[in-house]
Amino acid sequence: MLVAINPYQILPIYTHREIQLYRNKKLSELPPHIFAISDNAFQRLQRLKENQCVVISGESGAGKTESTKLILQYLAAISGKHSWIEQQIIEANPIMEAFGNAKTVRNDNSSRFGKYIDIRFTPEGAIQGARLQQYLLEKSRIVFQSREERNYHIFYCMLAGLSGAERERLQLQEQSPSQYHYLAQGGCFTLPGKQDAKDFADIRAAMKVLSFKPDEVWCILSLLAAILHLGNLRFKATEVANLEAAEVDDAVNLERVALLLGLPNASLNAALTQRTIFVHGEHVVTSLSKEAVLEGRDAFVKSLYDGIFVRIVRRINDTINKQPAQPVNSIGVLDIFGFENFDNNSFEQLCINYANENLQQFFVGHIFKMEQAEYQLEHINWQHIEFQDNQDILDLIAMKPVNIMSLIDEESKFPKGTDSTLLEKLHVQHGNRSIYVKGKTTQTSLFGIRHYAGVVMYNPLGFLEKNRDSFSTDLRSLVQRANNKYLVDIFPHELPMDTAKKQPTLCVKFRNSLDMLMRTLSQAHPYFIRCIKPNEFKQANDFDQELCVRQLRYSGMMETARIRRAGYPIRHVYRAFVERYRLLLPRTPPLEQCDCRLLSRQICESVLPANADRQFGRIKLFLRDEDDALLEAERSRRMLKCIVTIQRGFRRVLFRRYLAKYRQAVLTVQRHWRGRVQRLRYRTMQRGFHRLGACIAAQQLSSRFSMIRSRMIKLQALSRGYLA
Ligand SMILES: Nc1ncnc2c1ncn2[C@@H]1O[C@H](COP(=O)(O)OP(=O)(O)OP(=O)(O)O)[C@@H](O)[C@H]1O
Repeated sequence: MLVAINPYQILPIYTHREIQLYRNKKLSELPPHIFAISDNAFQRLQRLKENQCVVISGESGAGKTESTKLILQYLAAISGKHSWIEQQIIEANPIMEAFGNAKTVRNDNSSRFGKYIDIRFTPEGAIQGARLQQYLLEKSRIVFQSREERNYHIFYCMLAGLSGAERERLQLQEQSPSQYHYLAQGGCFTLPGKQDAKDFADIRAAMKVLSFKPDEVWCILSLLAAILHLGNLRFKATEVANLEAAEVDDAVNLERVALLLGLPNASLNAALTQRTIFVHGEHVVTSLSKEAVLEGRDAFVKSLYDGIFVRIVRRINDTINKQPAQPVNSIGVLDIFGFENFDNNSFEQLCINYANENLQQFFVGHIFKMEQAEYQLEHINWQHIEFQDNQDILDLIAMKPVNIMSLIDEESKFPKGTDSTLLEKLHVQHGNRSIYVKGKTTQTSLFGIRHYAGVVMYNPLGFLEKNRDSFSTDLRSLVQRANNKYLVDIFPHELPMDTAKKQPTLCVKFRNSLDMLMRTLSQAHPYFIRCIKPNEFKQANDFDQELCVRQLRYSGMMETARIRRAGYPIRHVYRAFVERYRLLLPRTPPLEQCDCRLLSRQICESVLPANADRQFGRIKLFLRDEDDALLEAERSRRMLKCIVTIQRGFRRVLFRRYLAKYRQAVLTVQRHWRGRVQRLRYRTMQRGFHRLGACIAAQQLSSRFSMIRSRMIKLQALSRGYLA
């Protein structure tokens, strides 16, 4: 587990030097660092061939997204192939951030969705592919922003970065975001240090890298432009047969929207202002009030943008999620919204906090429950550590029968269900439970939950509508016939009008995706990164102690520190331990004949200090981090010694072989020389010894040969000496 405090400044600690420094190190060898966690996960993946996951949590602005990027940067660097797929995975990030991040009061680049990115590695350790999963994009932001907040970055980037001709085609004559209702409500248009036009060029380049086709990109831009024009569309309240009604009071924008969505003007007009209901087997058309029309338009826009986002993620996955030829292991990184408690908490906060309860349970389960259960099972000496188990909160929200989510679901489907009937039912069902809080006299319309991180009061207003997660069936069936192919793809299932209610609710969809995530996490070896926000003002060198302690407390860090100090993070099955460390003893019998428990004890006694804290369980040995580091260091030292000895012996053998060959060569040369001398002598004798000159010449030659011969003999002797 790593506690990472956001420095709110660029520190020179993420360079190539640090990547090299933390490569192949043990966790406790160097000061804590996000690269140490990343490297350890990678080492485990390679050594044990098991999946790893890193769960990053913390409040908005605490540094989760930056931490995720640093992990990806490290993994890409050490996998070291600089392959195209690596580039594609990295380039997915600017696209996701453009469509899913926005400026909030807490964070100028706040991720308004959760994400899990699973990076797969080949057995050799190269990145093979990746898969992205997104959770619960904040939809309300598309139609409304609070003061000092912005809509999703992509809108501002698009307006700043499109060419004049492109803006003309999209009918975005106004370049300033202040001219678009959906972008203007927060009163914030530019951000210090952010260059929207440049970012737009980067987003387009990234889309190219991820194989988005030009017409696909154009369809997306057309839909974004249509959203902006829809936001500007004006309606007028009227009356039809003494009933409230509304009509479009803005032919220009209606035409723009119709053109960009590829729909006939008149049909769009009707679908926006009327509703067809199914009564006694007949379709009846009714007019909508202006208020209902605006609500219907916003609901459509929210679903449309969410659909674009989902489709972009799917498109990215089509490119980066290459099916491996053989089973491979992965490292997953979860960057998910932290716990939320605002002045007004709605359905989104309930979902987000439920996700955090799940992660807390995963954490508690891993750190406390499983660990202490194992100590018990192994019969080691252990003083039980108390911890806060949040299982009953999970039960209340979504696990046990008649839980809060199932009540919301039931009420959403019930035709007469309203937010206040929901509140009544919640009170009746759970009112007497200690973790459920009824609003006090000033908050009678609220209900609360005692979460692991504190009490949160929820306002049920709008819960049912948000949970239904749908928009007008008239609009839905109309867009099915649109000319914009991308739009048709976003809403693929043409549901008959009377079955629209059967669409899964948001509760169901969110729970399903969360269940899947928890299953994936539970099959991997986890690491936890707790991001801490140092102050509320995004300031460097400003450490608000109270704020930090609060974050540490509710994330269970105090209990974690206690269990980490008292517990045994390293455990080995005896046989595996002996296999790894037997070389630390001078002589050991073959593994099959060993009493592995006894031998493990002997190894520990010979290497670790006498007072080292270790425990011998039934089948496992339990060690502290520092003792494990000692064992590893000693093992590395012995291995190095062995390698040097082997190398020396090997060199000697090589030298012998070399000398033997050399000797052979000398003998061959000698043999040839001797033959030649004999032949020369013989020929000289043949030509007549009586010729004195010839005789002298022969003698000179002979003495030269003798000299060469004696040198050869000396060489031979030398080589014999070496051999000896
Ligand atoms: N390690 C870091 N080094 C330098 N600055 C950082 C670091 N981590 C975070 N920051 C700064 O803090 C800002 C917020 O961080 P980040 O977006 O990662 O928060 P978050 O926890 O993902 O928030 P949210 O939940 O709102 O998405 C960043 O834009 C950056 O300016």
